[in-house]
Amino acid sequence: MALVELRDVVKTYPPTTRGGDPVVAVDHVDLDIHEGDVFGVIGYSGAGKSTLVRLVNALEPATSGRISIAGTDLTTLPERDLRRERLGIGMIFQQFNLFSSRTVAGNIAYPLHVAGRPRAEIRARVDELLGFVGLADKATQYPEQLSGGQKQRVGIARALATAPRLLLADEATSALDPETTHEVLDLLRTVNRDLGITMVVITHEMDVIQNLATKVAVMEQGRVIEQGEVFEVFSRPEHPASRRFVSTVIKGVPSPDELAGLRARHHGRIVTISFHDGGAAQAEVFVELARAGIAFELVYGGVNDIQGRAFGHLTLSLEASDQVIDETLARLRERVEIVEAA
Ligand SMILES: Nc1ncnc2c1ncn2[C@@H]1O[C@H](COP(=O)(O)OP(=O)(O)OP(=O)(O)O)[C@@H](O)[C@H]1O
Repeated sequence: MALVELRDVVKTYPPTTRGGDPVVAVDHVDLDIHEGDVFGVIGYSGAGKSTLVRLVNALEPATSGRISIAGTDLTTLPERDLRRERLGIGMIFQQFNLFSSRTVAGNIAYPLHVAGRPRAEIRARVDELLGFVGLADKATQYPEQLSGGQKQRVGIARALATAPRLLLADEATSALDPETTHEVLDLLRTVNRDLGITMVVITHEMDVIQNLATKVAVMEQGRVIEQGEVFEVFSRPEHPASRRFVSTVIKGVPSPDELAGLRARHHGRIVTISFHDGGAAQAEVFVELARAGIAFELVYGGVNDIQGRAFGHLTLSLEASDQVIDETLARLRERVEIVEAA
């Protein structure tokens, strides 16, 4: 059984203009998030990612469908029981959402006070968490005295205070510079691996998916249009919309503007070849092109590394007769994916 199960979940909001249509923020979504997963949710702004997380956190009720966590259906629980369920879910935010009037220790202690834990237990737990996130020397400081990365560490410690099974992160590194992002991602990886906490990570940043997520779902207009292992979805996106999204974040695929530039500068036929895992196929392609007498020039390309597995795209300008190129591409298409620029 999945830790988090969404079945046919819909969330609509009232129309934003008089006489307008309701806004369908989440549209018939099915998801299974298993214990130990770091489940990335990606998509353009307005795709419904944040709404989805608010539903999982039971901060808002779904319009229809079923959301269950460890077998408990949130959609039928009374508010009193929902409060208990929320203690099992930690949440971190883009803008950290710390209390500026409380010290670092006070922020981390807050959910434990709300849960009514004894003072001695709270003190011991806060000390433990301060050590875990590397801020043991900052206990008495206030958020404004901290850097962005340190603030997010406090946010993570606070989210972990009640020992949740599930941690939800909504654009948790989007306000941080690249170096700090990597430090926070390292910490989140430790949270997942060493504490065994399942995570749902909403992001528009490739870095986060590449370095942290194990599974990924792509959302568009409220729907999950594609989901699976990160490597599979990023190296072979199937849905046209996820291809579009993936091509904006991975290296090596020319944008429509770049393609227009390539076409203007090169006389040959422009093709983009996709390679997965390893260089053998690349060498075969070059040998085959040369053997067919096709003159080729590498005009664009890049290689992506996702958790130790590589995939890449090379764009070539090919010059030979159309017939020779067509026959050669047909042979190569049995082994690699080739897209020709229109
Ligand atoms: N409280 C609300 N009332 C009305 N419409 C809302 C509300 N919250 C979200 N929406 C609408 O639902 C849709 C999905 O929004 P949501 O914030 O979930 O998307 P998102 O993918 O998280 O985008 P972003 O990355 O910009 O946060 C949008 O059309 C948004 O305008």
